[in-house]
Amino acid sequence: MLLLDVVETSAAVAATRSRKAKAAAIADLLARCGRDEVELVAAYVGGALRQRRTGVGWRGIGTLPAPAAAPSLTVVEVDAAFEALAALAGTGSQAARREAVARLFGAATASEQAWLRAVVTGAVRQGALDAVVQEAVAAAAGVPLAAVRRAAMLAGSTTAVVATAFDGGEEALAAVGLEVGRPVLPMLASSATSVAEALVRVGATPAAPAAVDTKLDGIRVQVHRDGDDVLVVTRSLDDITARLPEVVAAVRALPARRLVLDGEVLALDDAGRPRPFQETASRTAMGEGVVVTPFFFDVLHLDGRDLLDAPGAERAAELEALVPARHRVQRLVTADAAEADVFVAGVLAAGHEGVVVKDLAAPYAAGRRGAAWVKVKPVHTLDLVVLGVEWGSGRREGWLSNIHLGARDPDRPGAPDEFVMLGKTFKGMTDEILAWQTERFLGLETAREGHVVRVAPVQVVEIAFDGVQRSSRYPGGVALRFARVLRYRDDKAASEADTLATVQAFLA
Ligand SMILES: Nc1ncnc2c1ncn2[C@@H]1O[C@H](COP(=O)(O)OP(=O)(O)OP(=O)(O)O)[C@@H](O)[C@H]1O
Repeated sequence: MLLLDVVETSAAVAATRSRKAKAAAIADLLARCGRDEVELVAAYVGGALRQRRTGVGWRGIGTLPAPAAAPSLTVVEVDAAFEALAALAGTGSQAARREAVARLFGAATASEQAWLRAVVTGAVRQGALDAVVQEAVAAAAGVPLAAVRRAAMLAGSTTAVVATAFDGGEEALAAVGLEVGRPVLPMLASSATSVAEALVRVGATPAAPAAVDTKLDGIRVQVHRDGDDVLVVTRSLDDITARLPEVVAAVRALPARRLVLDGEVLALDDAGRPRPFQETASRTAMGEGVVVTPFFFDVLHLDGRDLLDAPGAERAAELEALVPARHRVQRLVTADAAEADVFVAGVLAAGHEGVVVKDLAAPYAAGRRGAAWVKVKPVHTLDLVVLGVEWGSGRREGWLSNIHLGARDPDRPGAPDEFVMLGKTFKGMTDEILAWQTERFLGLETAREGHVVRVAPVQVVEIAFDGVQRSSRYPGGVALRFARVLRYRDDKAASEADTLATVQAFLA
């Protein structure tokens, strides 16, 4: 199959607002593929490469060779080119890399070049499309959508189960299970405004109490151990094993040889209080000697036994027997709101974010934001998408500084994929953040208007704010008071950002 077929289908998918039409276009494309191409094409049409890292950044594709006049590149050739680039990435051979990039882009037509540039910089919108690709795979392979979804969550991605769906059908999809060493999508939490409400939502009663977990503001980690091999991945399943030797050591010290754990890593100060998130997140800080500690709150596999479908109470008992208290998240089991409130006060006083209330009868729902886990945070933050950024002045001359913040607006009739601007902020940015965002946003640039650089709406930023007020300045009719940057969220797709409705709810 030609890359152009994928590019044209991607354009058709972007041009229609109808989810049905999008899925039909992708299903048609998949039906036209060879069996050895379906996996690749499903990844490409979803805006992703098969290679997690290619070593090609926006700098490498700043100036491109002239486009080819006629299309000739096949998807298999493109994949081979990225595979070769990924292999070069570690070797530091700049010239070889430049040459390989020039060869690939030189063989691409103008529209193919634009598409390649967008996937390489991550500027193609992902996430929202993933669900549509799953629908398309189900339709083209003639299997139930639910079977595709379940297998994708356990295999860590839709792409990973496409060939299974086409070759083995429903039965093969049903046989996809948890595998030690292959990350599963993590279970997510819904949210409530009080612990009492959360306890009701998970159905806690004195006979069937719920778990009230300390909510740590660190980095989500999923750990796989197979003998001496340990793999540590983030919420978005990126491999961060090499950055977390402390976690590897702690896991190797556990008595089980094969296991999968879910938890959070956190940097602590000498008094055992959590340090600011930036220090947990920053690779440099870790290099400079900040020690991070893993805290686990779930176990999904233990020495040959899959625990995904076991009730929370059983998983908790296994976790307690396996992991020493110093590496476990603190938990209270109760159905009593007053008792839970006292626990929450202690958690907040210790410098943590809040709690996650969990239904102890529920299984581990990989990849889903179910009702079984409910988070309660007294301090609210929003995950917004950067729509544009302005060149700084004075001390910030030469840096991209003031960012334009947008919320998703899936309810807007006629334009469900649009983002609505809520305001701007240049507060809360460290020099490190300024340097990082200048490079990042130049790579996402789509247009320039005076001192404003417009960017593809893909980068999620977590924003703290003091309140929401009505405002006619922006199209959403609301503006944020004292918005400030807490951190960039590379583990979240724009499709997971907060919605205008969520922001408007703060008006009350
Ligand atoms: N004890 C815990 N149990 C479950 N999750 C926890 C716990 N402590 C911290 N977390 C973290 O809390 C996250 C959910 O809360 P929050 O909304 O603050 O984070 P988020 O990443 O912005 O949202 P989400 O992950 O729900 O999309 C989980 O993804 C996990 O990383």
